[in-house]
Amino acid sequence: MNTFRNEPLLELRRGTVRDEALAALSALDAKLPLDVPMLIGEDVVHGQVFASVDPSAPATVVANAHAATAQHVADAITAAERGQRTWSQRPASERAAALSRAAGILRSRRFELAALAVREAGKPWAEADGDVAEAIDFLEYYAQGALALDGGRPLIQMPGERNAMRYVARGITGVIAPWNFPLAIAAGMVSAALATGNAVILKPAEQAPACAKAVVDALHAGGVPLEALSFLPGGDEPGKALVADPRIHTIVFTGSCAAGLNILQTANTFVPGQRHIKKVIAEMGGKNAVIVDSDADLDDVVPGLLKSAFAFGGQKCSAASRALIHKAVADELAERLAGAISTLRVGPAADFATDVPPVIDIAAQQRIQGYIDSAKPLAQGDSRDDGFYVAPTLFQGLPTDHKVIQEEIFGPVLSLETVESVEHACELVDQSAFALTGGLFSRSPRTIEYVTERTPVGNLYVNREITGAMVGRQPFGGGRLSGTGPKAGGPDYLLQFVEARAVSENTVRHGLVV
Ligand SMILES: NC(=O)c1ccc[n+]([C@@H]2O[C@H](COP(=O)([O-])OP(=O)(O)OC[C@H]3O[C@@H](n4cnc5c(N)ncnc54)[C@H](O)[C@@H]3O)[C@@H](O)[C@H]2O)c1
Ligand SMILES: N[C@@H](CCC=O)C(=O)O
Repeated sequence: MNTFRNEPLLELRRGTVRDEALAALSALDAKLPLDVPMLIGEDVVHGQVFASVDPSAPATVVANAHAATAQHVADAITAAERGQRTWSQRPASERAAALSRAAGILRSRRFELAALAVREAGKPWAEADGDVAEAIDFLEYYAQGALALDGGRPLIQMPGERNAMRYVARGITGVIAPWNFPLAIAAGMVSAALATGNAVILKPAEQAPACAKAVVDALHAGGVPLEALSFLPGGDEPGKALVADPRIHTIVFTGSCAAGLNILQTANTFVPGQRHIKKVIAEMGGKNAVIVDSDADLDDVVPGLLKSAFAFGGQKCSAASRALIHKAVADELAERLAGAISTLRVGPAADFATDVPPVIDIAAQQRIQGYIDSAKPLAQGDSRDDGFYVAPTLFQGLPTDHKVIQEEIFGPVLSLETVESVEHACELVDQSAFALTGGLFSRSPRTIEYVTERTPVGNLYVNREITGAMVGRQPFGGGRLSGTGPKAGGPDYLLQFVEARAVSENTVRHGLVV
């Protein structure tokens, strides 16, 4: 029986909860910088060190991580060959129990891990806590899902014949994670592979290795054997080596479209010695639009759009970056949003009052600023110069082919476009190469049905913000160039990590057929 329930979020408005959060932050600060070595099978391995820094105070080094080379990748895959043999033989119930114990460990370290995400990924408290809660959800949800999958699927039975189908692990799995959900997305991809009996090598994002290491530590402490889960911090060099190795069966990637396409190309290139076709599970970027119809309640639209576009500085693949507004309400909504953007509090992630934190690093800051400088804003919020800050920015009326309209910016930038009708808005959405999330504000059931039919996005949200998919409730992920569509946190996700084997037995004795 499925007993999964989403992990409740912390009540961050309560003084006692805030006190506990700040105490966790002080305790963490006293330990900085953290040391984040590689874990290769049974070995703790050191290498050349690189730093992750606090985006709100870049002089603060959060972690010194040890960078994996191509040789470390090869060593980790050799360890995973052993891990694959033992872990895949463990009963599904044992694997699920290990994941569930790891979830319990994350639960018990709730504040400490949220504090780490505040410092290392620049996530404001509510976002950081959501990241911890989602990591717990993924572990519990996939643990239960793997148990359900273990029974196989019913097949048609005929007299004299017994048919069965069961699922087996695909093989060694390379997980390549992004920095923006450094706990949840790493935990989700790793735990899905482990739950289904695959040995895993995790290559976290270079901006947030300490968060990913905390997930790995919890899984080991929960009972996942060391050789079944290795950990290789570093940039794209170890990532590329992982993808290219012929011994890898599955690559699970979440990140940008460019990196995803490169991974797909490498994985599809046959390497001598390879005895299987590699599978790539890719969740990539978006260019997400919210349609606002003439009958929309603008009192809902304004906070819904602000949250969708500017929470966590727009650094979610699900974030809104286009608003397609019916001409009847375009001027009023533009005026209200232009006023509202100046009320957003831009500040350090650790400040409970912050709406818009800094972006992750100087490269992101410069890239986003490049987009902002390419056109004249309608309105901008505040900025600061003591971190990687970018002023939240609104554009209006840019030509459809402008790069601000077409490309994923992954920052606090929202473009307003006036449309003739909802049909016109749907055409614009359909012209995009991305199809991740989308939104609609409308009070008309017929319009809601029409947009549901016509928009190609993987996750459509109606009369609400378009971020914050919950495990088990909004299976997440898109199509087109947004990804291969496995739907993380959904009932089909684990099928990506297994192969089906069918056995058909003749139950009538030979020679005695009557
Ligand atoms: N669809 C989703 O569920 C989802 C979720 C989170 C983030 N994202 C996307 O991720 C991007 C932001 O994250 P990011 O900046 O960490 O992305 P990124 O593509 O720069 O990096 C992601 C990971 O891939 C590694 N990598 C980069 N190039 C590689 C290559 N050629 N081969 C192997 N590994 C490689 C990086 O080191 C990192 O670990 C945005 O585009 C965002 O939309 C998508
Ligand atoms: N699953 C997250 C987005 C993950 C990408 O950054 C959401 O639904 O907001």
